[in-house]
Amino acid sequence: MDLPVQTELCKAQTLDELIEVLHRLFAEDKVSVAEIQTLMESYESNPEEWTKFAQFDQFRYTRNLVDKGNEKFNLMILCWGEGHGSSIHDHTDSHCFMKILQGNLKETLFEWPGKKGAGAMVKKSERVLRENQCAYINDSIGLHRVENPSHTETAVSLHLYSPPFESCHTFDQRTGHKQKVQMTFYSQFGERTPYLQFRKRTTEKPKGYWFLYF
Ligand SMILES: N[C@@H](CS(=O)O)C(=O)O
Ligand SMILES: [Fe+2]
Repeated sequence: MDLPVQTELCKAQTLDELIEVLHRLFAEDKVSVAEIQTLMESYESNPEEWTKFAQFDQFRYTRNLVDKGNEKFNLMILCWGEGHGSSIHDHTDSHCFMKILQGNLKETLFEWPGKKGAGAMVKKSERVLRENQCAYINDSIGLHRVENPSHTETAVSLHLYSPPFESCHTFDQRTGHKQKVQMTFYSQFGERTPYLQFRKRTTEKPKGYWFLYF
């Protein structure tokens, strides 16, 4: 008898199918981190399916909202120009899945800084994530910084955060000092976020620049 294997249940052929299965899994009381990771890894990136969400900025990486996951998760596409990267940051007690859709991204893990004035942050590890790989992080694993190490190729990644969050902390690598920052979307559902709405976030919080750029 041919029994379907577990991984067979967790395959997504297209981005739409991936979103559909994610909705189904997140509708349950319990969600398995391993299952979500396997599912996201199973989707073989097809640019035709996600290019409408992939809007780049000349100077920094962009966050483009794809799906609000019935308020259980946010799914977004991040576009990294050559050499673009994030500051060291946390994930506000959420689960974070990061799948590479195009190019490579370098992820550097850091330990949480100790008490105030503890000095330079401790680097735990680094790795390069390649097309179709899916990484996972949460605050108990540590902090991270993500960079497109290439100076000739762009990179695109698909991020799922559960529960969704709108602010996080960035950390100064030399001092360990943290700062709260608001996060915003460059585009939502393929439409550029209206300028005023986008700007408002950046000017309301002069201290915490609106996102995680160097
Ligand atoms: N967590 C970051 C992206 S990354 O550098 O992991 C964000 O949501 O913008
Ligand atoms: Fe992150």
